Amino acid sequence: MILTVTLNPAVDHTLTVDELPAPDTVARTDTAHVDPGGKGINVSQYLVELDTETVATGVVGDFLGRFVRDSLSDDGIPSDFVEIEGRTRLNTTILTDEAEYKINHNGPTVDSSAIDGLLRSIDRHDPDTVVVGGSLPPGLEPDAIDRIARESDCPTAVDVGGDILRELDASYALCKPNREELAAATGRRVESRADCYDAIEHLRQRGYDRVIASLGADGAIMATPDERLHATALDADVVDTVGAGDSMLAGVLSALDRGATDEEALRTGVAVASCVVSVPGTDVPPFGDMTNAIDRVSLSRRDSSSHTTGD
Ligand SMILES: Nc1ncnc2c1ncn2[C@@H]1O[C@H](COP(=O)(O)OP(=O)(O)OP(=O)(O)O)[C@@H](O)[C@H]1O
Ligand SMILES: O=P(O)(O)OC[C@@]1(O)O[C@H](CO)[C@@H](O)[C@@H]1O
Repeated sequence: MILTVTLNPAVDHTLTVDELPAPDTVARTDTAHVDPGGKGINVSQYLVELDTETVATGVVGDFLGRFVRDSLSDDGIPSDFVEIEGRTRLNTTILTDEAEYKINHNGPTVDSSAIDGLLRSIDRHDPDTVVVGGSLPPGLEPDAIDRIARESDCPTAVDVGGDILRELDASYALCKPNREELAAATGRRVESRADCYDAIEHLRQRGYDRVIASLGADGAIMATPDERLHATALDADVVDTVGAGDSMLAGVLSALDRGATDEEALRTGVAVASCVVSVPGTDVPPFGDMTNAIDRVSLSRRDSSSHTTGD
């Protein structure tokens, strides 16, 4: 079972307008979605749709926290949250014909004692893998994630910002940076694919056993102790990319949980993400039979003796 930890959950509010309002004017819309969110929670939602056993944990509070808890329960997503006094945040995405705007609140202040409650919850569920996803709320530092990794009795994966990746120092089974996070985590320029491979290798040497770098429309790279693979993204009618990375991680973890090879896991992640970019916000589309999409993901293997330029 895959247990997710979201230290800073959110209610995701997604609004669609023709264009952003001019200053001091009001835009009106008929199209608004409200979804429970935060990266770990999203991973759990996608895992359930992929028929993989999961429990979503994290820290929630007040009426927006209740919304997260109740929505997950209504959607059949098992959860076990620690309740705090502060209020779970509201994150806003505005979609126009031209662009996607996202404003994330920093979240409520969380005392480090919340981690004790989370560790008890992890212990109760006895997972095979723990996934920590998303930002840290005020009051928590990266060492809270290191503590979860060290004190959970199973491998830990992280999908956190580059500034946090840079500071973690426990051992991690997997991390999933995007291009900007790779650059922030390593302090390197990450533009070409060769830059990505270099930065990924740097992270692997820092204690991340598998690194999966999601590169938006350029697909994704997976590096393990044995191989380095690049998968191209599938063509998709993109509505927005909110949740794309989370769904890719869910696809990879779900496949690895079934005993798939790294290659199949990467293909699955990319195929799942291509479905998710075609729906608004963090809506969970029906994945159905993914075999066809998984087969269409084209993959190339990088020779371990390759130079660090070109590619
Ligand atoms: N324009 C696109 N077309 C097709 N697939 C895409 C596109 N953008 C993203 N994807 C798919 O989604 C995956 C994850 O995207 P991305 O790298 O943008 O994640 P992310 O930055 O972590 O996203 P988020 O933080 O919003 O969840 C990519 O590896 C790719 O497979
Ligand atoms: O502020 P964070 O924790 O970095 O990211 C939170 C968030 O943007 O990530 C998810 C999409 O990946 C959304 O559900 C949520 O609003």
